[in-house]
Amino acid sequence: MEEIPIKVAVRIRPLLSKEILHNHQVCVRLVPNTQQVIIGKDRVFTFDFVFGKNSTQDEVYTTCIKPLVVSLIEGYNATVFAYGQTGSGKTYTIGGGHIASVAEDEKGIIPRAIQELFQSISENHNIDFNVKVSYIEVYKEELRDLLELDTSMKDLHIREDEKGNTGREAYLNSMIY
Ligand SMILES: Nc1ncnc2c1ncn2[C@@H]1O[C@H](COP(=O)(O)OP(=O)(O)OP(=O)(O)O)[C@@H](O)[C@H]1O
Repeated sequence: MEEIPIKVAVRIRPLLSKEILHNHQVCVRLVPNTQQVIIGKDRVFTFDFVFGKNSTQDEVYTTCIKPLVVSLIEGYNATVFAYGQTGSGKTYTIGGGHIASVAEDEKGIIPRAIQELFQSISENHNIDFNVKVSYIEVYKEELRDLLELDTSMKDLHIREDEKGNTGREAYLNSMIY
């Protein structure tokens, strides 16, 4: 069977203190030794990876993301996309908090991937690497450049170039990243 290039991981986060205080109940659980979760009494869903409420940032990174960083260094493209309702743990998992205020083992995907990428670059003296970063918030159909906050939202567009690469185009400087 042909391998599908998209993998879906689901992570269950623990109840927060305020949720415990309000007597919220856990409604989703893992099926031991499978990649399945049960929602409610009997609705079973299967994913490529499942992580329970006690899963660590390291476990998530090592299982799902590290292989992508290795492929990236070999020249492949990779995208990691966090999806879920508000408060479900996207920012926590992806590691979007202020890096200085997060303990080493609490660091999420972004700081771990960047660390690994630059480690690899420093070990590969005979390869030329070119690293570019863009950091864009998409909220209610509007884009905001988080690295250039005074850029007008109206000046930002997502475009595809002739090679099919998607990037942020700023009319201000007409560069495609
Ligand atoms: N795996 C986890 N272990 C412990 N706490 C977690 C975990 N995932 C999320 N949390 C906590 O749950 C709360 C909500 O998480 P987070 O802010 O990451 O959600 P979000 O999906 O980014 O929400 P929003 O879409 O509203 O920005 C935070 O207080 C976060 O620290």
